[in-house]
Amino acid sequence: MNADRSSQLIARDVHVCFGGINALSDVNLTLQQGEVYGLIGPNGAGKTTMVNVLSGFQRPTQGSVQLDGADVGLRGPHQAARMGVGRTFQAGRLFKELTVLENLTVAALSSGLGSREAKTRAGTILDWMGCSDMRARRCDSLSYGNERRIGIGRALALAPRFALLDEPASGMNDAECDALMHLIASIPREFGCGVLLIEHNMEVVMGACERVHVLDGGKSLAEGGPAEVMHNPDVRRAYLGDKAAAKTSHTMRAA
Ligand SMILES: Nc1ncnc2c1ncn2[C@@H]1O[C@H](COP(=O)(O)OP(=O)(O)OP(=O)(O)O)[C@@H](O)[C@H]1O
Repeated sequence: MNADRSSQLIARDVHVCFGGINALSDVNLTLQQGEVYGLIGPNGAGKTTMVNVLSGFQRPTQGSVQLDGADVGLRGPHQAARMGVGRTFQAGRLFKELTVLENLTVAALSSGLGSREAKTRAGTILDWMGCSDMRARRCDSLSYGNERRIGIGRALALAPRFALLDEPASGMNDAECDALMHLIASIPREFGCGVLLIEHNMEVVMGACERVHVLDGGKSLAEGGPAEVMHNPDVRRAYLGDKAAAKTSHTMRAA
């Protein structure tokens, strides 16, 4: 499938306040269908809150999210999913008692496919991910890394226009991260959707993303190509640090 760039998921002036905490303040971002867009920043910067807003799990205190001009998530995450926004979670949230194939099939069914087509789509995605040998395994038997990979498969089984991936590489070793980076980079080409990637592993971000947005303390700090952002003095000061920027193979969480 060609990487279609016709749709846009746009967050405008998004503000989220939890009690006295400003988790997000006037954040704007535009995600294009067909691109991989990184969202990075220190712990507590507001990244997961932004994904929650984009996917209808969190109503913004102010501001809006629109997909091709239509409001997203006003009626919650199911509406956002129906409109074409799929996501993963930091804590897998798979149906643990179901098999891997069943988890993807359920997602494909919820996108409106019949049971045979849903199972076929689920199998095709698992083949593409190199996870065919896991089809019959119950999800409560998966390693942490495999749980995260299957979470991506489940988000893709919805046939989303935008897939939002929340720290998919966490808990993976270097070889697994490298394989995941290539897999994520190829999602737009294979599935025609846009990808928003939250990730602390800068090697994965640099290798997979066309553009990167940096949050710090709930505010936008920078946006641009990965190399440009990496060399931005404000970003280095707030998040990367000189030492960490020089050693991109280390996760930023560790730095
Ligand atoms: N449901 C909530 N209630 C109160 N405060 C919250 C809630 N969710 C997030 N926060 C606060 O909002 C801020 C942003 O949190 P968020 O989880 O979005 O950051 P993050 O960049 O995703 O961090 P991490 O990299 O650690 O996952 C933090 O100060 C956090 O404590």
